[in-house]
Amino acid sequence: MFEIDFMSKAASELILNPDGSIYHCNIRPEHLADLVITVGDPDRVEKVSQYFDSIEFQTRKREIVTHTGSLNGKRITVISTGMGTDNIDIVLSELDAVANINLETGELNPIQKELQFVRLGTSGALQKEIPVDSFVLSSHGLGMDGLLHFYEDSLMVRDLDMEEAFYDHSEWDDSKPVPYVVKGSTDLLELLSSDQTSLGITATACGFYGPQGRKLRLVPSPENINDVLANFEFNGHKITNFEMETSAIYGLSKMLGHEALSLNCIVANRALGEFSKDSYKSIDKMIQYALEKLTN
Ligand SMILES: O=P(O)(O)O[C@H]1O[C@H](CO)[C@@H](O)[C@H]1O
Ligand SMILES: O=c1cc[nH]c(=O)[nH]1
Repeated sequence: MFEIDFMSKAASELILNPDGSIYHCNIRPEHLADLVITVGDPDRVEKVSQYFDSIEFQTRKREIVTHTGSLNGKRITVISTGMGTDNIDIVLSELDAVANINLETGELNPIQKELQFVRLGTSGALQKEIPVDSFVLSSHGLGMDGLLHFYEDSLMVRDLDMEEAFYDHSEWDDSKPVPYVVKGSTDLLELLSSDQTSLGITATACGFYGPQGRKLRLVPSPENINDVLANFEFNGHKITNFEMETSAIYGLSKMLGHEALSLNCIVANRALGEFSKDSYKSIDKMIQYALEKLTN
């Protein structure tokens, strides 16, 4: 892994609340489990923690809701990130700081913790064959959001060969952020895969409408982005679905030495123009599926 240069931090850099908790997430080290489930929707946090045997800690600030508890003897933190990779930058950076920096001195802890991040999200499928209400695991995140380019180590975690192939295939417009690709955790992938999941590259967009090819009043550019993504293939990998967080979770986790994997419930099929008739029921099935795999 890479050397991360953590010096003592200025009060404007590592920001703490009066109770010693970290600025946005509102948590102290004793509140964070090594297994972290991230969800976009703050209301989804209790949909996950309702299945815990016990809940030891709860907090909320803005859209970031956190519950920590245990299930089948396994300690888990579930946290909402809100929508988009800008929020992922905040949540992942702060959780890593809580795990690996002494918040009182600002110095790196002598032993670095490796966290496991599992995103339980919702997503739109690009191919007709991926039905609504099914579950897709993300082998890779393809970021069209630009976040990773603001970190010096990003080149070391990116799949540059796949990026180049996608850049050429898409005839990428250079006025947009350069797409980046990061692979997810193979260990978590093995743990969460079954005949109930399919696998694909997940495209992470910087918006829900234009960046995902949706047209209400404004025309997206390029107008055919969904076809461009759906038709890409590299070493047997296809881009299967759209959402708004995975690429940044994968990139930041890998640079910081953590494991990460996304499991998404398909609520929309963009090729067929369909939306799930009961997405909450399918999301609940995904939550129960993931908790069973992660704690048994
Ligand atoms: O359901 P969540 O986890 O929020 O995920 C998806 O849903 C939101 C858009 O509706 C975006 O955050 C997207 O990534
Ligand atoms: O189409 C979809 C569905 C859920 N979330 C997204 O970002 N896109």
